[in-house]
Amino acid sequence: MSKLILIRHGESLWNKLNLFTGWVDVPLSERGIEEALKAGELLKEWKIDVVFTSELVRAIQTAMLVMSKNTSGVPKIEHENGKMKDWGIVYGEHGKNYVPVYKSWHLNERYYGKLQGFNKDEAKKIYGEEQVLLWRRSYDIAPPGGESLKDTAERTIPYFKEKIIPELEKGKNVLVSAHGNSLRSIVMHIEKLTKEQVLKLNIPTGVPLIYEYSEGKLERVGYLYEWGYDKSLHIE
Ligand SMILES: O=C(O)[C@H](O)COP(=O)(O)O
Repeated sequence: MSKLILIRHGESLWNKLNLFTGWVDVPLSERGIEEALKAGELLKEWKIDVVFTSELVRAIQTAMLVMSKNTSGVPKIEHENGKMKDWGIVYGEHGKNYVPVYKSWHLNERYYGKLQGFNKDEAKKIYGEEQVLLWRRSYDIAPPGGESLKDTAERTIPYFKEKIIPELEKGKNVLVSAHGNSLRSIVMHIEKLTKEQVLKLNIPTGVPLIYEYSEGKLERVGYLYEWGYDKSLHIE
């Protein structure tokens, strides 16, 4: 039985400032680094065969900090094109002894459009709590000039089906390091959540969410904490 480990990046410098971030490429805060290292500690002994991250540095940092604690092998970013691909080839025996890391914009955070850079509380004052909640948590209402969760799913789900599921089918344990809303779209798909349920789905930063894959099905094990599993998604 293979395992799917989903992780939302640790707190970023803009999460800390309470700013809409989306595709703005800001790194982890010190607390975010600690969260990622803590997750790595919990997953230390787990065999991780392949890693997928978004193209944004906060998710890449999180994946790398988790892997820095892991005993499965050295993570190596597999660049797709040109010299980054050709000149990154390893010729010695260590050419086989690594954990491949694939980066893709398909896993990037929801594009927050005109809200990027705005303070979330300021936005509530200007547009009202209800409107801001709809932009942030609804399924098909897009923030101004940005992506709804439905739009986000149109790029995350094909990638999930075409790149991530085949690795699970091969019996590999997969780590996916991504974002609040790109992961909400993936969890919505896996769990077949309704629009009403996804409105309440919030994924905490830096906490591994574990699924087991067998015979084409993904079963939730739960969020992994030091004390054990929280089996609930807390959407009721
Ligand atoms: O892009 C952002 O601002 C955050 O990563 C997620 O935003 P949210 O809390 O509105 O889902």
